[in-house]
This record gives sequence, structure tokens and C-alpha cells, in this order.
Amino acid sequence: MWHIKVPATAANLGSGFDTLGLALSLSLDVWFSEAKEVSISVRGEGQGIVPEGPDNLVWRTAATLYREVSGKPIPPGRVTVKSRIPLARGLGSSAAAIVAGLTLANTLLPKRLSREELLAIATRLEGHPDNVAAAIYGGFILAWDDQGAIRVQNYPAPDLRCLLLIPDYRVSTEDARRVLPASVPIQDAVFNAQRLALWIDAVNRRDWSHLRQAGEDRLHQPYRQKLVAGMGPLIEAALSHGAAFSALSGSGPTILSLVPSERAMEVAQALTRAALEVIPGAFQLHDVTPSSFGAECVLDSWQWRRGGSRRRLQLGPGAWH
Ligand SMILES: Nc1ncnc2c1ncn2[C@@H]1O[C@H](COP(=O)(O)OP(=O)(O)O)[C@@H](O)[C@H]1O
Ligand SMILES: N[C@@H](CCOP(=O)(O)O)C(=O)O
Repeated sequence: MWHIKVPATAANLGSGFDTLGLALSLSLDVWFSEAKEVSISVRGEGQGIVPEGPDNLVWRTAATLYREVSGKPIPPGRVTVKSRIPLARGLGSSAAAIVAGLTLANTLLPKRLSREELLAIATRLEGHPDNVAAAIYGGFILAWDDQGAIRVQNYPAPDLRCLLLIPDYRVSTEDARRVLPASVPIQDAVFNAQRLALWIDAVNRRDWSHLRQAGEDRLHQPYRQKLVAGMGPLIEAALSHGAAFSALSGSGPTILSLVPSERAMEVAQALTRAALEVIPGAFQLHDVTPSSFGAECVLDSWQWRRGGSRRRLQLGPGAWH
């Protein structure tokens, strides 16, 4: 049986719209074993909501890639999808499902595609590179479009705790992209370029003292404010109680705060107090960590359960270890 694990991801990180991404320690897991017929079951987040037929995003993506590359239908099998990534909350659930599907197809293909090739396909399917790049490579990523080719630079994840304030309502990425303007004033573009540079300087020097400003943004958050009740007060509550960074996660509505361990309790309490005032309805507060691991596929067989070695496959050919 194959076990595929793909992390949740937070895209944008304030100033890095469609450019920065961070893998998180929440995951989408898929188990696959060959069988006579296809059967798909969905557990955890999305259970009862996402389809369990051939139109399931994980299976549809896997089947399409397999057929495109090999010219043959994907081998049928039993697929179990178990996710801890809430849907449409800005935590990359669709990116994780797409990357899981691509990883599954790549595992079954006789000749595997490279991570770069998978990134290009994943970006085309998701529409932007930031979530899928972080889901494939793990850690903190910077992605850019080089005349149609998607390039990525990845860095170790910041050694900070990550508090996710997740409201109980959904914001689809499609809707959240529709509220963005077609062009922005030059001053706003400069404002973001300066702050994006601060992010890259911070990860290069592992110094989080200017992250607060790296989180400031004029390209997407101001326009999305109307979709995310209490966005400003929640970010302010986290920053004024010791968070190094706080911003909308992806297209929202989750607010992500990066916090030194010793301030995590204080920030969590401040976020909870603010959320009770400004969020209409329920919310959850998750205490997770940035993750250095990207998508991986493991042969989950009886041999390793009995103490044999566990074979682990990072995406890309020749990467068994
Ligand atoms: N495990 C899954 N299996 C199938 N489809 C999924 C899965 N997870 C997410 N999706 C699809 O992705 C959609 C959410 O994507 P999106 O609006 O981009 O939000 P986000 O990626 O921020 O969670 C869901 O409504 C569903 O259609
Ligand atoms: N750069 C994208 C990121 C969307 O992330 P998601 O997790 O909300 O899908 C955007 O801001 O639209």
C-alpha cells in the first residue's frame, strides 16, 4: 500500500502575493492499494462534502496525469483520503489534493516526472504557484514565473510557532481573487516590493525582528478585508501581544501568526479574546509549526510494520532513501 503525505500551506505571507508559501505541520494523507475496481473514501475534513467518485480532485488529477504521460488508464485501486486541512480557509486544501494526485500518479508511472515538471503541472491546475510549490518542496518557498517556467527557491522553515485562527465560514479562492483590482498604484507596488525584500532578508539571516513589516501588504489584503470579518483587529491583537508576524493565510479567512514559543500562550489568549468580539460564529485556534517536509510517498507495507526498512520516496526520480 502506498501512503502519500502532503502538507497544508500558507500562501502570500503578507507582502508575497502569489510568490511566498510556507508548509505547515497539518497534512492531507492518501492511501492507495491496487484493486479490481476504483473505490474512493474521504475522511476527516471534507467528509460528506467532497465527492467520493471519479470526480474527486485527488483521483481526477492522478488519473489525468497518468493517462497524459503513459497513454494508458491509471491502475484501479482503493483510495482513502484523510485530511486535517479545512476546506476553503486559506490553508491550501486544493493545492494539497492536487499535489497528492500528482504524487500518486508519479508513483505508479513506469518513468517518473521530476519535481520541476510536477510543479509546472500543479501550478497550471491550481492557477498560482505559491501553495503548490510549498506543498511539493516543504519549508519556506519563493516561487516565480520565468517566461512560463515556474522556478522555486526553498529555505528552511522559520523556527517559530504558528497559530492559526480559523473561522467557521469558507472563502473560496476563486471568489477572493475576483475582488482584486486589475491594476494597482505604483506606490502600492513599491510598498510591497520593499516588504517582500524584508521577508527574504529575514529568512537568509534567520532574524525575525522585521517580520512584522514583511507582513504588511497593499496588493491583496485590503481588498479581501470585506470577505474576512475582523481581519485588521485580529492581526493587531496578535502583533501587539508578541507575534513576530501576522497576516491573512492565503486568500483567507484564516489569520496566521508566527510566534516565538515563549509568547505563544499570550498571543493565543489575545487572539481568542479578539475573535470572540469580531468573528461572527464559531472559530478554532490551531497551534501548529512550519514544516520542512514537502510531499512524500512511502511504501507502507507489512515488511516495514514488522521492522523492515521503510522506503521513502521524495518527489522526483532517483530519490529513494
Ligand atoms: N481532499 C480533497 N478532495 C477533493 N477535493 C478537495 C479536497 N480538498 C479540497 N478540495 C477542493 O478544493 C476546494 C477548496 O479550494 P480553495 O477554494 O482553493 O480553498 P483552499 O485551497 O484555500 O482550501 C474545495 O471546495 C474542494 O472542491
Ligand atoms: N496566492 C493565492 C493563494 C491562495 O491560497 P488558498 O490557500 O486560499 O487557496 C491567492 O492569494 O489568491
